[in-house]
Amino acid sequence: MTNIGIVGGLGHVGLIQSACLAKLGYKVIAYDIDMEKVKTIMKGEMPFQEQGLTELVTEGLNNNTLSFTSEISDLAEAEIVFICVGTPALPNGKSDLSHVYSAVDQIARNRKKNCIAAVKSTVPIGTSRKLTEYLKDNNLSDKVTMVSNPEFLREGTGVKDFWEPDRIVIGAESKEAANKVKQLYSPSEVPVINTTWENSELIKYASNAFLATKISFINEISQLCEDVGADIRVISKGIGLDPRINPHFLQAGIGFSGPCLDKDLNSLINQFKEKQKKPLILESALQVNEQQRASVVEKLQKHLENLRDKDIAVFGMAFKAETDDVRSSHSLPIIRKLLSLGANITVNDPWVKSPEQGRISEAEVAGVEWISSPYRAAKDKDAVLLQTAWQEYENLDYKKLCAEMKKPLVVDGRNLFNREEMESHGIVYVGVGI
Ligand SMILES: NC(=O)c1ccc[n+]([C@@H]2O[C@H](COP(=O)([O-])OP(=O)(O)OC[C@H]3O[C@@H](n4cnc5c(N)ncnc54)[C@H](O)[C@@H]3O)[C@@H](O)[C@H]2O)c1
Ligand SMILES: O=c1ccn([C@@H]2O[C@H](COP(=O)(O)OP(=O)(O)O[C@H]3O[C@H](CO)[C@@H](O)[C@H](O)[C@H]3O)[C@@H](O)[C@H]2O)c(=O)[nH]1
Repeated sequence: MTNIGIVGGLGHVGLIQSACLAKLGYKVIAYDIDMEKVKTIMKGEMPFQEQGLTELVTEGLNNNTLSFTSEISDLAEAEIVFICVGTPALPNGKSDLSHVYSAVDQIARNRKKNCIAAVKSTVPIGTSRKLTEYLKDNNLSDKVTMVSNPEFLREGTGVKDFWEPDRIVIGAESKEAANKVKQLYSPSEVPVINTTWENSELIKYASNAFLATKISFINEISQLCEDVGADIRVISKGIGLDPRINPHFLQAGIGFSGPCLDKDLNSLINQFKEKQKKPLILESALQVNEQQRASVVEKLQKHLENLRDKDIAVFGMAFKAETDDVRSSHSLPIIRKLLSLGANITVNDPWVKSPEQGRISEAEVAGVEWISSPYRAAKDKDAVLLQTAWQEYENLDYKKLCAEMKKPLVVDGRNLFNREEMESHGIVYVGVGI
């Protein structure tokens, strides 16, 4: 069985990749630069929550197919090394590739024999080629062969997405290296796109940009719905039944957030501009998204007139349900805006119960109260603003919720609640495009 190394092995992509490949029987060594995360997992605690992952990690550790390390040299025997490090946005919107370069450099310098470095991190088009040149310039090209193998998992369903991917994309110059990566995933019967580095890298950006644009499209239509008495949920259903459109990613709301769509859209926009091209659709998708986020605060202002000294409960810190990931969630900018307008903020989230759990600095949420029951969070509030579509919120007892509130106003940023039922309990319900 092939020995596999994972760099960034304790991140969202890296840990899922590590645990699932270990389940397939490979010997996987997951390396991460963050010693605290390595210590955490060795104590049996997970660095983040993801459905089905704890069981897989435990199984891998018990079967000795999975191990963790903070020493890159432990990857010296791995035949394929997956690079899963972060590629965060720099202040100018470009991708910070320092972790990727450092990973490739460290892999190469800690090896005697050649290995394949398969990049799962989302990297700008041309990165695999530039990394190959970098290896050549540093006399390391005999140590590492670059392959692009982008990741398409969604947080919350990451493990399921590993077992049931829509496609596997492999970009390579070496056919042999591409085949080795492909064989790893067999007996998966999903379509495999064997292609160039550049195509592979652009497929990832184009996928995320398309998804983001689809969300912004439906959100733009939702804005008109509010003025003409139409219901965006019915419009989504009506257009989504056309297989050319399909029903996915047509949920209107306060827009896309999280660590990927916004970052990758910004990076792609920058890549267009570097080539003196105008990314008109992409820029519009971003603008609509910002407008959607601002619109929930405007709705609160419209109904409460002035937000100074108003008490508002924000339901949901995570960027979406079934994750404790708060990175680039809309919750933080919305809370900051509400605080700047003089409101008092209480937050509730089923999984993120404190700034520490959300890995948010205390300073960022200074003055915000964290309450672990949604009913208690709503107590004596002028409004509830729903940011994350957690099922726990959908299942709330609306009568009880209404009884707790000072003013029964609910701004539903995800169209999650049942409007008719809420209104039957006397709640003033404000959705998005309904
Ligand atoms: N999160 C997702 O759902 C998702 C899905 C598809 C693609 N991606 C892409 O995958 C990449 C990783 O995303 P993520 O969400 O897993 O990030 P993450 O921040 O959760 O994980 C990255 C990990 O890499 C580690 N790391 C950083 N530099 C390192 C180095 N030099 N050596 C070893 N470890 C190092 C960090 O400590 C961290 O644990 C990004 O490019 C992202 O755009 C993410
Ligand atoms: O109809 C929809 C669908 C999603 N969202 C929002 O869009 C954001 C992103 O959601 P989703 O795409 O499900 O989550 P991610 O885990 O960010 O996954 C995206 O980003 C990953 C990282 O690149 C890719 O691998 C995935 O394929 C891509 O879906 C969240 O705020 C959702 O609430 C909507 O507003 N309406």
